[in-house]
Amino acid sequence: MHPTSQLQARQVWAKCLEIIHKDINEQSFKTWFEPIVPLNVANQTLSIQVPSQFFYEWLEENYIHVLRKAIDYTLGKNGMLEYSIIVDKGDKKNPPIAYNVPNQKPTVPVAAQRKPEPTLYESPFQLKDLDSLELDSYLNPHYTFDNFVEGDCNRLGRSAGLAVAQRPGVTSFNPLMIYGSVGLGKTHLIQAIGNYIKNTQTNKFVLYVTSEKFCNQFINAIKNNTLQAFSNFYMQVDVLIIDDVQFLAGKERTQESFFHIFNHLHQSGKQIIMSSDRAPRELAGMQDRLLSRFKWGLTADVQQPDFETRIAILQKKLQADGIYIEDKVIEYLAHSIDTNVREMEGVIVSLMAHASLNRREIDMELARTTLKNIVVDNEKEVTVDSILDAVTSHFDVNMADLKGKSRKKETVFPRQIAMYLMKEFTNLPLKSIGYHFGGRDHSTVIHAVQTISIMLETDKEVEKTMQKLYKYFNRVRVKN
Ligand SMILES: Nc1ncnc2c1ncn2[C@@H]1O[C@H](COP(=O)(O)OP(=O)(O)OP(=O)(O)O)[C@@H](O)[C@H]1O
Repeated sequence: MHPTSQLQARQVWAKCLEIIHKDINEQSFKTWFEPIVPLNVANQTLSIQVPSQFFYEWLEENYIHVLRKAIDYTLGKNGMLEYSIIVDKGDKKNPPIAYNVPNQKPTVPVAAQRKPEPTLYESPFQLKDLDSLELDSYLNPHYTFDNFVEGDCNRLGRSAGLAVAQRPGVTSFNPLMIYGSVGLGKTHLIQAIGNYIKNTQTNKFVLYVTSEKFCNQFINAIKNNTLQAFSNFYMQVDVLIIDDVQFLAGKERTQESFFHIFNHLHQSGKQIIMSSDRAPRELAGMQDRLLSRFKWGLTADVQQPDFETRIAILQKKLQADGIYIEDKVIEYLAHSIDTNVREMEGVIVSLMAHASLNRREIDMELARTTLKNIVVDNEKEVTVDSILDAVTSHFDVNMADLKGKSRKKETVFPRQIAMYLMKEFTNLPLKSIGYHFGGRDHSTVIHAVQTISIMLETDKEVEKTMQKLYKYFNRVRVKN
């Protein structure tokens, strides 16, 4: 690319931004225009790079008029805008699509210009095909260390993975076994190792295979009488990555075959990396000799990410999609989805879809509505009794004291909290809330609610207590 045209592009785009900024609100500007990178300008055509296809479609649908206006102003009526889309968060770009904003649509749909998914290599043990096929193509190039967020939940696995990636077959982490429950990043991590090796040591034959696929290949090899070729093929691999080994459980003959391949590779200093949904000691139906080999190297677990890691993961994913969401909303999402990372990704996708369909920004209200379907199933109905139960049990006060006349501090505070919760969660009038506390009048309830509201603003401990109480009802408390 010519440096002058790049400089010009930046200047033209800066002018466009100035114009656009005047026409739209701050948040929309931040979300949809700041992530755009001007690439070059030539023949009255400005090329810009956008982070995703979703992003491109959104611009098309919502901001075409402001873009047209800006292009008219900077490049004239015949000015064109050319989009280049980063494919799936990776660094490969689609060929740019040129069209005249806004009338002429791209003649080739954007999706059609994407690089097709690599086809799986169905019969890897046909040795004649070895040279002609991209054998490690089932590694997803988007699974990298760079976009794998580190936290206490995965630190050991990640560092061991990186060590293995830098020196495959040489460290004592052989085999490396990553285990943990669904959607916590096992596949991402083991594929990141494969991608790293593939990119840094191009002479190495890296093979990623799921255990299910391995089993099917084995069965086909039996059927076709090609067992020897099957084993020989696997024995040539430099780095064998095998996902979901728990799938081998109970499959005696497949395990037998895997055992021989494993031994051969290990003895030849080749690297073996595995993942499993449970720890080796819990892998019932697996031969002992295989299990003991699994423990030769390093076994590391991945756990559910804690709150801070969830925030970091959400931020990374949003950033990769070029989406801007307020911190408050990210915090709400991180509080609400604490099951696994796949679910978090699912929520982001649904949020983007809702935002796109309803033509609006992703704000707190949209996040709440979108999550409702997911969270609502878990939410318990909050009643006067459930509040009284939660408060008495949390503060360890008895019910009679809570409802009675006591003015002791240990009772007054929980009582005020209970009143506050009733105001928050029920539709009861203040008078009825007072009724549940020995017939106190509505001004006492107002005072309690005000006192707790102020404390929530000023005292972190009270805020923490309130968050814990919300959990009694499977609710997430979001600070305003
Ligand atoms: N620490 C992380 N940082 C960034 N993305 C993550 C992280 N952990 C998981 N993910 C993402 O979450 C999704 C699910 O992860 P992955 O498929 O690796 O889970 P898994 O543990 O292999 O699940 P399963 O047992 O169901 O196969 C992937 O898109 C992955 O990129």
